Amino acid sequence: MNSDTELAPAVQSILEAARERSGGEGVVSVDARSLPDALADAEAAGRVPVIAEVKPTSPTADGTRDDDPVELAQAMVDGGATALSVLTEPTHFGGSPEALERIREAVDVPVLRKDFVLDEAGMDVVEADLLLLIARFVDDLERLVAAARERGFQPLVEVHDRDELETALAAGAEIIGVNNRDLGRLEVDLETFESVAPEVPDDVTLIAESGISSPEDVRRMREAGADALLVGSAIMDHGTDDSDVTENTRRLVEAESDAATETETT
Ligand SMILES: O=P(O)(O)OC[C@@H](O)[C@@H](O)c1c[nH]c2ccccc12
Repeated sequence: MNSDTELAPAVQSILEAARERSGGEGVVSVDARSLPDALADAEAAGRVPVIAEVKPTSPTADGTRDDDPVELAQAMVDGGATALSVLTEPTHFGGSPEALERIREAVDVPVLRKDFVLDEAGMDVVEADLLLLIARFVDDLERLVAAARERGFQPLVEVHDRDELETALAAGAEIIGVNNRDLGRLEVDLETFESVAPEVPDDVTLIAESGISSPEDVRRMREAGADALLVGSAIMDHGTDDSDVTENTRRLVEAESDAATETETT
């Protein structure tokens, strides 16, 4: 692992909590729903592939949403989400493995487990279709990518710059997310994706993560090469408990349809 010193205090505290959490008992074995298949279905149906994130709160959120996570997840699928991302981190994001388990039972789309998995034991907590591995935070990415696949997970490797992209590719990652949020200052810059995307080989499934809040942002990331978009805050809308999650999802999913573009430009 790289040194923690250049990380924001909130991120250091997240990592400390992750190191203290224990792994599961036994080894998880998953029969995963394919993300590439789900993305292809969305494209065929003329929908922007949006991975909507159930994130009750976060160190940068305006508040906390206490709604039932299963209801939120269903509302996202109703709005056309192609897949879901579910935070299972309990101390800073209000997530839980139980919420993910219940959501995965309730929906048909692929579900990503969003957490700070640092070792193999950390994988054996709950079944999910995809598992996040953050390049910056793990020592032996190649081994963890293989370990995730052995369990049936599709590993999604998160990177923030070109060096991390090289590490991810060398580790055999086939699904890569570029996080627009910098973990040092916790600031978002969509140029991050734009600078890394051209270096990503075509056969990799490429996801733009964080800071996507409008149909315009969606189009900008798609033009830069995103196969899918991972969106949390703009859909959860943490400040308001009764914000319409279905509608928030739909306006991003429809960002490339003619009607959506026309309404905005007129
Ligand atoms: O809420 P946003 O800006 O739409 O971002 C979603 C997602 O990318 C973000 O929650 C995230 C990206 N990488 C992570 C790693 C752990 C926890 C959370 C994240």
